[in-house]
Amino acid sequence: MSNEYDVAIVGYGPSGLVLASALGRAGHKVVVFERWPGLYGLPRLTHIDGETARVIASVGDLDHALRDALPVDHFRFFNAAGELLVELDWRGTSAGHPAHISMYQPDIEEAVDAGARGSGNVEVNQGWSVVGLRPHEDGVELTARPWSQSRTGQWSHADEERTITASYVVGADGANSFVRATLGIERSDNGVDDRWLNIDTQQLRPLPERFSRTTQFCDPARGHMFMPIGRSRQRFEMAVLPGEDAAAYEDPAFAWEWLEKTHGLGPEDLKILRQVVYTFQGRIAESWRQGRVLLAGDAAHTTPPYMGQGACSGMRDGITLGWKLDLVLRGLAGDELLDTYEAERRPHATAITEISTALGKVANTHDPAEAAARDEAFRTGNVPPPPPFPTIVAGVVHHDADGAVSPLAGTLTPQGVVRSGDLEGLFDDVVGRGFSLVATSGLRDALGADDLAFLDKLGGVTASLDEVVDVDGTYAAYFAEHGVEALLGRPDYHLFWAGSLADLPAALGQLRDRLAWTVA
Ligand SMILES: O=C(O)CCc1cccc(O)c1
Repeated sequence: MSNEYDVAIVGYGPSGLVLASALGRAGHKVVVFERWPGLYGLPRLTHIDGETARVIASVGDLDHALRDALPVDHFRFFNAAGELLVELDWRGTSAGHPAHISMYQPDIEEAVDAGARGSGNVEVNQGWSVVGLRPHEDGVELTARPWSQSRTGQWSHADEERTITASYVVGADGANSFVRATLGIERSDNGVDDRWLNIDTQQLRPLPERFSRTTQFCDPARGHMFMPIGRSRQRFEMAVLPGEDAAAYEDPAFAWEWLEKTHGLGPEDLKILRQVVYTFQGRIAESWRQGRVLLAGDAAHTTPPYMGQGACSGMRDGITLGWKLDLVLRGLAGDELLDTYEAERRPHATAITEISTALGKVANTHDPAEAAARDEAFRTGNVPPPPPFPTIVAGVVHHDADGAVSPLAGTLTPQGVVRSGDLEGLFDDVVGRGFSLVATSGLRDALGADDLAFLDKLGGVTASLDEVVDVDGTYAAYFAEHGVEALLGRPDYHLFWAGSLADLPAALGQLRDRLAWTVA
């Protein structure tokens, strides 16, 4: 069967957008079906990390994406008496960008959408809902119908129908994924079921400085929080307690009364953009791939929001699937490479969900006695420190002879400012993107003809620090800190390997094996 498209993506939120742009820019023919008639246009997600900014820069115009963004320093959790319980330190930089960024989601979606459409290879069908999915041995058939709103506000399918075929389908169609349901894939559920009212607002005049700090108030009577949404918008949230009717919380009169009473803010300060009750859940799909169909974003994992990783995890799925599908579609890697997607991404997303769930327990303790015990535990330091942020622990990461993931493999690759010829800027902009091999010096002498041919086919970039100037010393510092001479990064900015130049040929050999490389 010859398929009309290389990849069909169902859903055009953060993960579908990144995947569409990555594949379109790599020259693959992509079709997108998205139920809603346009980009979402409102800020569901408000935070990204430096790694995600680096991902966005690879698939769209980062300046547009972050045109109203703001670095954030801390996320602080206070108890009802105003004592600090938890402080997440969000200072510093990561991957060449501020480590934590408060952003306006529509700016990011516009930037990545323009990147996808600008590739000339992505057909975006908005206002089309997928109603049928039939996997075959060589491809997948998808049927979609226009999805529109009547004058009375009812959404429904038109009778018109369109059926297409694609070599692969990715269901990035949200928590209630049609694709996941059609495949019969169940989700684990860690039992979180907390409802919070989100009030997203536009600032009409500058707000007091405290509102620019992401702050959670863990009052058992009713938790609440505020956080900036970039520079000119502001989110307020409050817990909807078990048994309460959510509808009352979605009434604008309620929001104004609460904003006035709690924060002294009124319609002269703010305009309400969105007021909706959300249910936070920790649910992970039990399988992320069934043959030629894969799941990404909320279709694969939903997490409580307390690490601000909703957009980051979804975009991580998109960029990871992007390079893996690219190699498989180009015939350079075997189809089994796609199995490593779940092997890598599922433990990572699960770890984020577990940490977020633990933070959520601090914010969602409604019983006063439990809250008092919680406060005492924090006061006396009787609380384990939060686990470190996850890395990739399986799949396409270098393993030692004993079968364990090698030191540094699966962590983030650094990004510094470099100069090559007249060009100076972040590594990705100056040297390029894709697999990246960076070495102290003498890189060319360390590589044989086979290695060079492999890197060339892989579409990787190389930088030897005797040729490319390490302007801000990022790479020299990294090599010195870790006692290595070279690093090999993946297109999703996770490290495959770091070590000595002498070990580089063997590391490249292992990369070929782990990619299921098909070229002799
Ligand atoms: O951007 C996100 O993923 C959600 C923002 C967020 C962060 C922390 C708590 C919260 O209720 C929302």
